Amino acid sequence: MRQAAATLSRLTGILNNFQKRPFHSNSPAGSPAVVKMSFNTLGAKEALELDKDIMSSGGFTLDQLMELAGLSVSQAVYKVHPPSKGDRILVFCGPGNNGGDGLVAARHLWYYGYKPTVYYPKKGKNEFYDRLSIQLQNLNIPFTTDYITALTQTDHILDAIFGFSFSGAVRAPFDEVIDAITSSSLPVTSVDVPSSWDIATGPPLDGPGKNFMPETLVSLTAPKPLVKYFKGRHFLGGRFIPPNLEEKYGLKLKDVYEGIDQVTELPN
Ligand SMILES: NC(=O)C1=CN([C@@H]2O[C@H](COP(=O)(O)OP(=O)(O)OC[C@H]3O[C@@H](n4cnc5c(N)ncnc54)[C@H](OP(=O)(O)O)[C@@H]3O)[C@@H](O)[C@H]2O)[C@H](O)CC1
Ligand SMILES: [K+]
Repeated sequence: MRQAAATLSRLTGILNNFQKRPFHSNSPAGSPAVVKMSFNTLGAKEALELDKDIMSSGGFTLDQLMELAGLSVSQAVYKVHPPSKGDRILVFCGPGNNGGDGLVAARHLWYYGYKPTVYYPKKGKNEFYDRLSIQLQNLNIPFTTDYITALTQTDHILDAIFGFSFSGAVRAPFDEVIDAITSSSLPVTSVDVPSSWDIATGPPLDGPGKNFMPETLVSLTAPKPLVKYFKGRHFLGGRFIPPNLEEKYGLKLKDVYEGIDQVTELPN
């Protein structure tokens, strides 16, 4: 009883903390518009600025933030798909920091008892991507180039291909990768944004990503505007924003997380 009251009070807190802005979902013409709650979101520019602030005035390094982001993602995966429900996870990593979050998550998932396989076709330029890759190799986590076969040998997928710096139409090789992930119908957890979705306008109207709807999304730091098009389970992670930056970006996240959790599930 006490736990139910605490949960209710926490959810009320979340709703009060975030801006309440009703909007109409993209329901077909003629059908009743679904009014959903939306949260205070960060556009691509603001998210990038916040990242810079955390690293300058906040005193963090990028690999520290990436470690915490990847840890959050691994916890969300565990909550939705514990290894007892299938321990094989195929981790798709892109060339930017979103891909780095995926590499970190793969390491944590291995320690939780999963069997990750990594597809990482275009390595990021920063030297810490090399270090993250070595950490995975030391755990004998396989890197594959044959994602088509790997998709037939996995229970679920972690999408760490693109984050908030994605723009335009998906370029090779990721166009075919997104199509293959979508066609597989496997459950997908997306890191920060569903890869191929525009940060503001969501899924593309045509081409790769048109029918891509991950089962789970882990928004990092704050949801991005595209969440209004997302229909699955939605988590928030990235528990590292100091109060002065929470205030600057209107985030008020202090009471959102519970106990030692690095993620919290948001009402959708
Ligand atoms: N604040 C936090 O919580 C933290 C978030 N993190 C994660 O970082 C990403 C943002 O990382 P960033 O490196 O800025 O960008 P992306 O990972 O989104 O990748 C950008 C690269 O993707 C390529 N790209 C962009 N558009 C396309 C396209 N249309 N087709 C193909 N490829 C594309 C491009 O690479 P090129 O080599 O092709 O130029 C971009 O460089 C954020 O979302 C979080 O997941 C951090 O971990 C820190 C903490
Ligand atoms: K992603």
